[in-house]
Amino acid sequence: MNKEIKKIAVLTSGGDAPGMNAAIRSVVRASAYHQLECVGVYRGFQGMIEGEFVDLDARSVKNTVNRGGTFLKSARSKDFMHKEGREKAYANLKKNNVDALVAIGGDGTFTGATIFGKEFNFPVVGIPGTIDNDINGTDFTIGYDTALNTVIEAIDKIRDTASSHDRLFLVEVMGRDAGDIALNSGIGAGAEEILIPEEDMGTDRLLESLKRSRKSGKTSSIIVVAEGDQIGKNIGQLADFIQTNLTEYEVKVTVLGHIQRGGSPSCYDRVLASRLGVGAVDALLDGKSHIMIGVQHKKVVQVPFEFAINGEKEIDKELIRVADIMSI
Ligand SMILES: Nc1ncnc2c1ncn2[C@@H]1O[C@H](COP(=O)(O)OP(=O)(O)O)[C@@H](O)[C@H]1O
Ligand SMILES: O=P(O)(O)OC[C@H]1O[C@](O)(COP(=O)(O)O)[C@@H](O)[C@@H]1O
Ligand SMILES: [Mg+2]
Repeated sequence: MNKEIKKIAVLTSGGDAPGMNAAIRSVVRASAYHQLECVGVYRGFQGMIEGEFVDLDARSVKNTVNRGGTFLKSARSKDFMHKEGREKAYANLKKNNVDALVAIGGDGTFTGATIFGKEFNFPVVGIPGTIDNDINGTDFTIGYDTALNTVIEAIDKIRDTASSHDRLFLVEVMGRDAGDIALNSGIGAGAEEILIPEEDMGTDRLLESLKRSRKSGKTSSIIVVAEGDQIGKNIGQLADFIQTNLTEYEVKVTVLGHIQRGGSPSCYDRVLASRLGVGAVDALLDGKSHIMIGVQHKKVVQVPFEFAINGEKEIDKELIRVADIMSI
């Protein structure tokens, strides 16, 4: 056990995700379990720079496991991208006698945490919290499962009206550079086509496929489009393009947007967050740093930040095949 660690700071950074509160709660309670002090930092790295800290004990995180968002708030901090900002942040950690940091966020957060940890030789452990599921070395990120359930609930409703009016709906889902939300929600909601950033289907193939669907007797269709898809058109342009080329369809667009980031976390996300928080405190006490705590094949694992950020997370080809077969 690392006796030098007596006080741990925890923060949430980047896009918020359902289950972040459960992860904070877990870090706080695991710290209390090991008789360590715990302090929360408001608004991610920006709050570290501005010295916005709050003492957190085991009871202070009651009624948080079920709440969406993050009570510590989140931010995207430009100041942390510069050395002067990070120096201020380090000075505030020292002033508050903090010995180690747990950063809950996505790839950007881990990039900042790596730079900071190395610059000041400061122990940092990450917990993957993002709806995008775009972190290498963990099968799931906190918030992803909840977001998927939110998306399929929404698409089920769109399907009702799509089929009543025989319409073609383009539904845009989140995932800046990652198709996990689109691919999995598309299969779960029975989409005809799924457009993801990892694969460029091309507009000609899309039109051909939609024509085939029509011929096979489909009267309404749902196309799930990841916001970062590579087809080279935004969702409005894509809708116009399909409408112009396939006049037999009546095309509508729904952008699901930030509803995907809200809501009470699913049981899966709450359990995942609880496990990863305990794993983060265990790792720090074990003298580990510059690692992310993730889950692989149901087991909690430790993954170097470099791998989590830079490793190529490939889209699951088997899922693409299943999606193709389901939309015959
Ligand atoms: N290269 C970097 N150097 C320092 N800080 C960074 C760097 N990249 C990201 N960060 C910090 O991490 C924050 C969160 O990253 P962002 O990409 O917005 O979200 P996420 O962590 O969810 O991917 C950024 O606002 C910034 O403060
Ligand atoms: O809330 P914002 O700033 O509009 O960001 C939207 C982005 O955040 C996400 O929801 C989550 O991304 P991060 O976890 O990398 O922040 C993306 O899917 C989406 O592109
Ligand atoms: Mg990110």
